[in-house]
Amino acid sequence: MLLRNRLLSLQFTSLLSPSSSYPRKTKPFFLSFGNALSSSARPHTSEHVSASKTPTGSSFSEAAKFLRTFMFVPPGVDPEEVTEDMVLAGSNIVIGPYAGDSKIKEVEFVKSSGKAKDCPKDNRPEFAILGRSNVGKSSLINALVRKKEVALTSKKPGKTQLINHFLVNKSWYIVDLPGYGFAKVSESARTDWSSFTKGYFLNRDNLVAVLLLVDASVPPQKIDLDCANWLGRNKIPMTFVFTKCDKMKVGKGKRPDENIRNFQQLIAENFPKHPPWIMTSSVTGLGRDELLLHMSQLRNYWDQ
Ligand SMILES: Nc1nc2c(ncn2[C@@H]2O[C@H](COP(=O)(O)OP(=O)(O)OP(=O)(O)O)[C@@H](O)[C@H]2O)c(=O)[nH]1
Ligand SMILES: [Mg+2]
Repeated sequence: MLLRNRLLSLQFTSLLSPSSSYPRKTKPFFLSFGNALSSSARPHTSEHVSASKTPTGSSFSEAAKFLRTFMFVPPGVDPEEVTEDMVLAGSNIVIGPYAGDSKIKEVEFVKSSGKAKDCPKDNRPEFAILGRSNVGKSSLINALVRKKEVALTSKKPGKTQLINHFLVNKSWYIVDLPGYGFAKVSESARTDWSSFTKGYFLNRDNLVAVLLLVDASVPPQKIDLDCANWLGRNKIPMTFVFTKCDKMKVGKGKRPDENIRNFQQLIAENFPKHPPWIMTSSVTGLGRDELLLHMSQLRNYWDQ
């Protein structure tokens, strides 16, 4: 319970305090946010948001509002001291003094569990990878650990059916979970899934954070929003990891950055403080090192 409370303070109260005012020496962060999206998700365009496009006189107050609402400022960082180079590319995540040791030297598969109570009991910190079937959970794990087949992937949804623990550097876990929202799974199997996975989230004291994967190549899905809201209601710390950001839409459909913005807007309706989010691609490696750095600062803070 103590650990869960620590995590909560990390997730929710470490964000900018409502009273902080915009420091004149730092640059407006909504600009770096705009550029992060345009430079990483839209590599073929030179379109950037520039200060000159900001309505005169409103940039400081707009930026202050943006910082307070949208940036994830970790423990140990004074919001007033945040500068643009402290924000990870393609994310809203500020890097602080707890970041470090993000290199993965070794990874080993430990076990598959059918129930939360069968999971490893050694209390090492762990990150759970959650998301819709086929969103790219197993692929992300393979990309993070730089091994092709550590976690089994498939074009068919529903490949991962158990809770799979991978031990990294003999010190922390990445956990591959079954996907939700796979329509072809029978109603009873879906119910089982949700009770066993919910049991895992509610009882896992060593859970540092859930990485909630959201497919950036499709418009926001209700089931992802429901899942985020459920985690929020149950005060489980989460980071949104947008996947498949390499998939550039041509012709019909929206680009990943547009889908991500739409998703953020819907999330903002239910979350007074925006959780951390980051753009990734398991194909190009986009966001890999940045996500590992973010995980290191969460883990190192949790370890204190
Ligand atoms: N273009 C692209 N395709 C991806 C990416 N990540 C995953 N995929 C593809 O998406 C499909 C599903 O990937 P998985 O990693 O098996 O998805 P999962 O979330 O583990 O699926 P379940 O275990 O069934 O819940 C595979 O065909 C992957 O190659 C990505 O970043 N970009
Ligand atoms: Mg899988």
